[in-house]
Amino acid sequence: TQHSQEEKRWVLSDFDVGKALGRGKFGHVYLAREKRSNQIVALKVLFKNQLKQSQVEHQLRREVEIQSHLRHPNILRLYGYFYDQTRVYLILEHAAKGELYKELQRCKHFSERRSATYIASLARALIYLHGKHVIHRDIKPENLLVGAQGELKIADFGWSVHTFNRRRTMCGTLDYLPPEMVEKTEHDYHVDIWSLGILCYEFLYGLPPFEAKEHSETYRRIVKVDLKFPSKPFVSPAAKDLISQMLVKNSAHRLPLHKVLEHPWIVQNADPSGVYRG
Ligand SMILES: COCCOc1ccc2cc1OCC(=O)N(C)CCCNCc1c[nH]c3ncnc(c13)N2
Repeated sequence: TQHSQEEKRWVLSDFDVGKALGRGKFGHVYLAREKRSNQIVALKVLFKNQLKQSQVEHQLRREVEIQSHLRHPNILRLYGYFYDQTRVYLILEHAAKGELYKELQRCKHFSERRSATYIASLARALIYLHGKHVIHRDIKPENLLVGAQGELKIADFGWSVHTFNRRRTMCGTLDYLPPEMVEKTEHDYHVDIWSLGILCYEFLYGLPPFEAKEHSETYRRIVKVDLKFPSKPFVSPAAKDLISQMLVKNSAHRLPLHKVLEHPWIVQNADPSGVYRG
């Protein structure tokens, strides 16, 4: 009988592998074409021994399991996976315009319309994820990709709180950690509203709000919510109001995601199509 797409056993020879799209902590990502359908995909190759060393195999399996059931225009699709003797391969949707953080570095900071359009897309993706009881998206710019039409795609698979992105967070940037995670108290889906506020600030100013030379100083600024708005570049009071309602220490008092979508700054600036056309 004809197996459905999901049950297909993929092998590397099903693909023509092209140029490298980038290299992450656990492996490289390549452009590839599935030979039978000519479909263009991204192929992320992870080395088994590296996964073993970092004790992340079971987490990867769980995250791939979650990710393969998600369908949302702003979440990078996982079509399937396979493995051989030494590597695990993830078959992913290709985001033709690549990594958002490179674009942010190039532009220094985004316009209010571009920022609001991206924040609205992410709020909708997070509402979808929370609806599926999936939280703690590590939604910093490094994990965001841009599709062919300029639409945002969350690429990182750190869906649950015990993902390796948490380890990455512990040894990566602390800027996105909310107070309850810095203080190691319980945390829930409100962490994503905090991270969305950090991201909104970074889109508009080009830097995260609590950045500091020393980790200890960043921690202090986060738990104190030491939020300051520079005078340059000019950012509208409405944008500052939204950020101030998301970066609230008490997680229960952070603006709920559906209220983010109704905020005047989003309503007046976000492109309804969710695509920033420049
Ligand atoms: C456990 O792993 C879970 C899957 O994580 C990823 C899936 C897809 C990714 C990147 C992923 O993790 C981050 C990573 O490997 N880098 C930062 C290096 C490559 C950067 N991407 C470049 C890129 C450009 N056009 C793309 N279209 C689709 N996916 C891409 C890219 N990258």
